[in-house]
Amino acid sequence: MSVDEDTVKTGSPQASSTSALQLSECTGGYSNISVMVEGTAATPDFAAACPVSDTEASTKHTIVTEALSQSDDAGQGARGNENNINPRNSFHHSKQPQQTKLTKRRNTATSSFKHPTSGKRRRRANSESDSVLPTNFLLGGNIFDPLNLNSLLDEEVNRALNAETPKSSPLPAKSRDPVEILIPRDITDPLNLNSGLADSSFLVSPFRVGGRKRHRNRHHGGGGVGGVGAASGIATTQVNLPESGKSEVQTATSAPPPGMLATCSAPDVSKESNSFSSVPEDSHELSADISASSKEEMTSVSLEECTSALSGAPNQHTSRRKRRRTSGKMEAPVTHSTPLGKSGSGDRSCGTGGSRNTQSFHTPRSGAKPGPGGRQHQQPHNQAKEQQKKKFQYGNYNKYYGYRNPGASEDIRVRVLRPEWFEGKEVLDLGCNSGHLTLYIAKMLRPARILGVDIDNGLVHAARKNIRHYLSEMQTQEARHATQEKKSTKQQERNGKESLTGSEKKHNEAEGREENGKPAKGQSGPAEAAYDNDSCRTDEAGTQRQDGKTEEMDQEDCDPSPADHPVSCSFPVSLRITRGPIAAPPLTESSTTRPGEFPSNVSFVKANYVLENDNLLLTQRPEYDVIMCLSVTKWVHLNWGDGGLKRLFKRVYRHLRPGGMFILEPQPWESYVRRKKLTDNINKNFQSIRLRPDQFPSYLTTEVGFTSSEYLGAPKCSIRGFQRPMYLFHK
Ligand SMILES: C[S@@+](CC[C@H](N)C(=O)[O-])C[C@H]1O[C@@H](n2cnc3c(N)ncnc32)[C@H](O)[C@@H]1O
Repeated sequence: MSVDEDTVKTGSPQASSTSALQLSECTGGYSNISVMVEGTAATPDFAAACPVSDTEASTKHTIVTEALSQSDDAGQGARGNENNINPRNSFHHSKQPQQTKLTKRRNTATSSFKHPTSGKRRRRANSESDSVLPTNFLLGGNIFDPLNLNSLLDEEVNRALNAETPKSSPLPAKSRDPVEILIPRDITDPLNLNSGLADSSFLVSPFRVGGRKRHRNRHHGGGGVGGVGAASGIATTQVNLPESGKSEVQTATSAPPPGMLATCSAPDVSKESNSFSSVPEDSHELSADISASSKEEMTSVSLEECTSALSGAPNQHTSRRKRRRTSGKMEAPVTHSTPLGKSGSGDRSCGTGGSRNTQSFHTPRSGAKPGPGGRQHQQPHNQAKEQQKKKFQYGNYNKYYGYRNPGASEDIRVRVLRPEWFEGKEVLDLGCNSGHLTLYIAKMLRPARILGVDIDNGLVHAARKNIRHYLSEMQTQEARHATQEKKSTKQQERNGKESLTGSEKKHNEAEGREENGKPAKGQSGPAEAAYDNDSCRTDEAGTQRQDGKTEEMDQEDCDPSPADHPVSCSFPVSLRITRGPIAAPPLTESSTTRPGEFPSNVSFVKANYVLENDNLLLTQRPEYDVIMCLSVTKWVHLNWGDGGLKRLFKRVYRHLRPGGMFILEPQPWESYVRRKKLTDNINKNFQSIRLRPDQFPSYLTTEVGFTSSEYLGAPKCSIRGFQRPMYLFHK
C-alpha cells in the first residue's frame, strides 16, 4: 500500500463498509496529510503505512476522513502515537459492540488539522518535557476534535449519539483529586519580584495552609501599600474578599487616597465642630452599629418613605456593584442613586422641566453582614428580617434619593428654598443622608459653608464621595448647557447671516471677526482659548465635513468644558450624560482652596444630633444661620420619643444665630404608624408620643422660642408619600 501524495485511499478487500479507522492518528506528525479511507482497513498492513507517510510529511495534503472515532480510542491512539503510531488500538475498539452505532458517526469535516506533535516529533523524542496529551474524551471526542464538534455537523448522527444522555455523554467522574490552586501570598507582587528571593513559598496552596480562613474582625486592606508583606514580603493570604461592606468602607475611610475628597472635605466629627463632640459615646456606638448594618445587602428595600406610592418604583437602584477595592484605590462610582439635578423629560418626576441628570453617585455599599456562621443565608429567616428592620430604624435608607426622585428627577423641594436664605450663609443640614440635597445647596445656592450631619456612617461616607461626583456632574451639565446655547446661537446667526450685507461683512473682517461674530482664526477669545486647542474642534462651526456631518454634531459629542475646567474630548459628553462620568475627577487644588465656593464649602460628618440629656443643651453655642431638618423628625421621634425630639428642637434653636432660620419638613403622623413595630424601642416610643407632627409649629413658637413660622407649602411630588408640608421658623 502506498500513500498517495494528495489522497490516500486505503481499501481492503475484506472490508467494504465505512471504516472504523481513526486514520488521523496515523497522520501523526503530518499536519496536513489527508487520508481518504474507504473500508475498515483493519489490517495490520496499515500500520506499516503510517511510517511510510511519516517520511512524506513535508507534503501538504487534504484530509477527507471518512473514518469513525471513538473518543477514548482516539485519545489513546493519539497518546500511543506520540512516539509510536499504532493504529491497532483503533482497530481493536472498532470491533466493540458499540460499533454499529458509532459507525454512523462520521467525521464529516474536511479537516486540515495539525497534530499536536506535528513537526516537532523528532526533535522532542529525546526531550523530557514532552507534554502529556489527554487521553480521556467525553462526548465521543478525540484528540483532534476534543469536543467532538464535528459530530454536530451531521444532525442525524448528532441525534443518534445523544439519544441517551448522559450515557452518550457521561458525566465526569466525581472522585477526582481536587485541583490545587496556588495563591500568591502577596497579591500585589504575585511573582514575588520585590523580595529578590528565589523562594517558592511565595505561593501558597489553600490545601496546605488549611484552607481559607475568615477573620471576622480583620480589615481587608490586603493590597494596601505597606500592609502586605511589609515585614517579610509574605502576606497572610489576603485573597479573601471582604466579608462585608463594613470593613471595606472603613478601610477606604481610614486611608483615603491623597487628593481625594474623603481627605479634603471630610473632617472628623471631633475636628469639624465642637457642637458635635458633645454627642455621647454610646450614641456613636449605636450609630456605628447601625451604619455597619446599613451597608448590608438590601435586596428588598422597604422604603418607608414611599411605601404607598412606590409599589411600582423603578428598581433601577438595586444594581449592586460587587467590585471590591483595596484601600487607596480610586473607585468607580456606584451608579444608581439620584442626584438633585433638574428633571428629565419623560421621567416620572417631581418636577416639570429642566435637564436630565444622570450622575453617578455613591450610595453606601451594601454587603451581607455575616451572622455567626459568617454567611447571611445561614441566618434564620426571622433574624435576618429583624436585622433588616433594625438596619433602617433611623430612616437611614441607602437608596433614599433614588426613591424620592425617581428617574434622576429634580428634588422638588429645592423650589421652595430661596437662594437669599443660603448665599454666603452658614448652613447645617440635619439628617443629610447621602448628601444630595446638601450638595445641591452647596453648589447652587452658594452658602459660605454647609455641613451635612447624619447618624449613619455609611451614608456620610457616600455623601463625601458624592462631592466629587457631583462636581463632575455639574461640569457635565454646564458643558451641555454651553453646547446647547452655542447651538442656538449658531442657528440664530445662520438665520441672520442671510440678511448680512456685503458692507457689513467687510466691516466685520476689518474688525477681525468672522461672520458669526467669533474671533477670526488666530484670535481666540478668552473663553475659547482652551477650547480652541481642543482636538474636537476641527473647523469653524457649521461647516460641512467630508463625511457629511456638521460641526455641531462633533461638538455635541465632545465636551466643551469651561475654560477653567479643560476636560479632554476623549470621553464624549454624550456618554458622560448617558452613562455618567468614567470617574469623578479628583479635586484640584484650585477647586478646593477657594473658600466659600463649591466644593470647598461643603462637608459631611457623622453624628447623632439628639443629645443624651437636656443638660447638654446648655453647652450648645450659636453657630449657624440656617438649619435644615427635612424628613428627619419622625425617625428622631420614633427612636427617642417626645423627649428626644423636643431636645432636638431646642438644640436647633440654640445652634442658630439670632435671626437664624429653621427649615422643617416633618413627616405626617400617618407615616409613623407603618413603622411603629420596627423595633421594641420604637414601639414603646410610638405608644407614648403625645406631640403630633401637626403640633410642631405651635410647639416651636410657643415652647422653643422661635418668633415666627411660615408655611412654605407642600411641594408637589409625583410620589405622593413624599409630598410633605415645609415650614420656615425664625429665631
Ligand atoms: C429619611 S432621611 C432624610 C434625608 C434628607 N434630610 C432629605 O430629606 O433628603 C432621614 C435621615 O436622617 C438621619 N437621621 C435619623 N436620625 C438622626 C439623628 N439622630 N441624627 C442625625 N441624623 C439622623 C438618617 O440616617 C437618614 O439619613
